[in-house]
Amino acid sequence: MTAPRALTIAGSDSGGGAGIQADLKTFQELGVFGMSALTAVTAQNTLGVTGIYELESEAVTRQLDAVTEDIGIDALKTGMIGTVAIMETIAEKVAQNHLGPLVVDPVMVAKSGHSLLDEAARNALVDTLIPLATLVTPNLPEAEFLVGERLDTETKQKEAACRIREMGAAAVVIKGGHLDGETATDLFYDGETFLALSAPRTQTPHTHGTGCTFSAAVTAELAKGQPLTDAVKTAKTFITRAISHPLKLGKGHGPTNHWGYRNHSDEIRTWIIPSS
Ligand SMILES: Nc1ncnc2c1ncn2[C@@H]1O[C@H](COP(=O)(O)OP(=O)(O)O)[C@@H](O)[C@H]1O
Ligand SMILES: Cc1ncc(COP(=O)(O)OP(=O)(O)O)c(N)n1
Repeated sequence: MTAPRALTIAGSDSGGGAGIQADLKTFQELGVFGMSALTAVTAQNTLGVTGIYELESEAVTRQLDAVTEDIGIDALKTGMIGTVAIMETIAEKVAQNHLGPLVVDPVMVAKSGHSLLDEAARNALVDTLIPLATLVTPNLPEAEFLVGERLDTETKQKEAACRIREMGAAAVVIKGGHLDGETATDLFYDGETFLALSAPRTQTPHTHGTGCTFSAAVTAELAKGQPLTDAVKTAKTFITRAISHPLKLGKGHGPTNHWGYRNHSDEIRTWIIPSS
């Protein structure tokens, strides 16, 4: 028996809701063998981040070599990458070993408001990892940072999706979790089709790790060989069920429920926005 293999390159969240922990739980739930290359250790819970300890880039190189040389990788994702040195190391290894498909989640700030990478690393994303990405998954503030303007209309979001593709990514999803309204709608663009991934918005404080979980679910489906649009739709269903059946852990912004996908069967509405 064999299994699809997925790698997450990300930071550790001691609270278990985001980062490496969220990614590995998601891989497991979607039937994929999960591997990890740690970039940083965070002391974190549902109330916030109390410490960040970056690893040496050499430690990341060794982890990537260990996994690549022996087990192999069917798909991989990046999450929190705090320093330019680590970002450059990852980009070099991905290019050198032709690793992919690659999902880049350009993690910048935790929902608790703590910055998870320095200013130089934010800027380096555009030169290093985004050009290698099969899919980039910024939330709205991250997309605004990448294009350098407010994205307060659908037209501006579509223009931003085009510009992020022009940075070298094959496709982009601008996630709409930070917007208000009855639905949580994400905008997908692959250079041909705009797809609006829409689901009922759950009124809950327990949304810690939603972005990590979504990008990990896309990665898991890509590891199984699913086409990108199918992978993104499954990921939307996965995260919607994980949010809508909360575990209610901790005193602040609790984690999502990774068992939600297999334990519930809620329908998720998706529709296509015609490209203009
Ligand atoms: N309250 C919510 N109800 C339903 N879906 C949500 C909610 N909050 C976020 N999502 C969805 O979770 C995914 C992650 O989005 P987002 O929270 O914007 O990412 P991040 O964690 O990177 O800030 C997206 O598919 C988004 O639409
Ligand atoms: C270690 C670590 N990595 C990433 C994040 C951010 O995760 P995200 O899914 O964007 O969720 P929120 O933090 O925004 O709830 C993190 N917090 N820690």
